[in-house]
Amino acid sequence: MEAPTRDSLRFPASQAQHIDPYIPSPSTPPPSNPISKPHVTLTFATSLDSQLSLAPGVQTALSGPESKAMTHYLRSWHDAILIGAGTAIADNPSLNCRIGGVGGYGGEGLERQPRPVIIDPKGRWNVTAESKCVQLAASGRGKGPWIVTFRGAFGREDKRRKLLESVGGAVLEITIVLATTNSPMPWSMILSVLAGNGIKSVMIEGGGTVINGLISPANIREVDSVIITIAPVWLGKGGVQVCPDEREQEGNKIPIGRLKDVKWLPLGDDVVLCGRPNGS
Ligand SMILES: NC(=O)C1=CN([C@@H]2O[C@H](COP(=O)(O)OP(=O)(O)OC[C@H]3O[C@@H](n4cnc5c(N)ncnc54)[C@H](O)[C@@H]3O)[C@@H](O)[C@H]2O)C=CC1
Ligand SMILES: Nc1nc(O)c(N)c(N[C@@H]2O[C@H](COP(=O)(O)O)[C@@H](O)[C@H]2O)n1
Repeated sequence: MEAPTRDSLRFPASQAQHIDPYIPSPSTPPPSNPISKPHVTLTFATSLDSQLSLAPGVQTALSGPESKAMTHYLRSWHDAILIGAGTAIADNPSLNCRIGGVGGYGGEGLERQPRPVIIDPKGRWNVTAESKCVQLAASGRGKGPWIVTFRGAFGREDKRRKLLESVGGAVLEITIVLATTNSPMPWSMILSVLAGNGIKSVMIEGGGTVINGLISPANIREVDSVIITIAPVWLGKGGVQVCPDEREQEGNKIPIGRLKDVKWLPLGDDVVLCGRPNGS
């Protein structure tokens, strides 16, 4: 095995043991049978005022080095890593795993590299050969991205489709009749498309629209575990906020839900909150 490259990260076993119960890891081998839904880990970094970034379309580094290494440890144990088109456009993310020993970073081939998945129903993400995740796939340091979209958003001859296929990626099309062209894709359907393509676990990173959609009363049951990095910073109004729609019962406002099996893990200046939505 080659030595890890200079940009590879480390996440010590003494810290990993606290995270392992919440993710598909060596202690919980993936199911061997076909499944209808992957294990879903919802994971993101937030400020003290519950924001993901300073403003829409802006990337904001919130995680410190220790919690960033934790995120890459999560990436090493999930089959896929999912974001919305807004994040793909704002961040030009790498979406690979840069933990030492994992494929492309001292490991063999693409072993334990997650599949990047971008939800882009209208084909907004202008993915090119310069996009970081495409470059990483082309150089064997990440898997080719999949775009999940509505049938027809990417034409047969769309050069983005050919580009993705040239680096091992794909356009996965969903055919569904929705109330309006702006209606969200049902999360159950997105997850079943991933399961149908062999994905047994997915970590969902964001951004705001994706997270708020998933933690809404209609979808929270799809989430198996939650791992949130809280950074000791206030960003101020106007950022991308994590705050789902409110929930009412018999005319009274009630909480959306509460986490169970909660663990708080200090990592550097940050604290990482692990839990499972009640009911999952
Ligand atoms: N701090 C953190 O951990 C993270 C921060 N971010 C930040 O979040 C911001 C981006 O957030 P947003 O603008 O809210 O974008 P987003 O990444 O949530 O993408 C929104 C878009 O994704 C698609 N989408 C999402 N859910 C869908 C569904 N159910 N059906 C159909 N399409 C769906 C739609 O095209 C929608 O416009 C950026 O500033 C980024 O830097 C993003 C990820 C993690
Ligand atoms: N864990 C975490 N901490 C932050 O401070 C962040 N801004 C994010 N953002 C997410 O990570 C993606 C960037 O990943 P690469 O380093 O480019 O692989 C970004 O697109 C968000 O999904 N995450």
